[in-house]
Amino acid sequence: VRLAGDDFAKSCYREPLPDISPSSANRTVPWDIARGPGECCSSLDEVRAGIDKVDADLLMLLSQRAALVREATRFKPTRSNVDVPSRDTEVINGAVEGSVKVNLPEAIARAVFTAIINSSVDFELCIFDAFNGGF
Ligand SMILES: C=C(O[C@@H]1C=C(C(=O)O)C=C[C@H]1O)C(=O)O
Repeated sequence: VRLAGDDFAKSCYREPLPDISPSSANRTVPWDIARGPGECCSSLDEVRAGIDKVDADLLMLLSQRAALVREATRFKPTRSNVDVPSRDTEVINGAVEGSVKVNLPEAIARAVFTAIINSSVDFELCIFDAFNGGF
């Protein structure tokens, strides 16, 4: 998935980032807009430990979301009611709009929520078929 179109330097945070040294030695983080509450780190190992913790939290949240998606199946009369494109668009657009407030690159919000919706619809179809014989 190409997240940022043709000009990565300009599009990741909707504005150009400052230049940084081509060497990784003594490279600081010069762009305040890229800083967030998760920023910590004085080594790549420390960065990765932070990523692993966030990933564990994401897994838990995705599990809670999947359980709710599974419940939605109970309120769908037929298989053709499972996917609701207008709601899919609302969820994805809501995530893209919300990404600005939390300083998440919009392209990540769009790509991740599109994948969440697509996999959730497949999961819901699977649940529907398992319990209803797929009529
Ligand atoms: C959960 C629902 O079912 C589907 C899954 C959605 C989701 O994962 O958010 C949204 C719409 C539907 O395509 C729903 O109808 O709300």
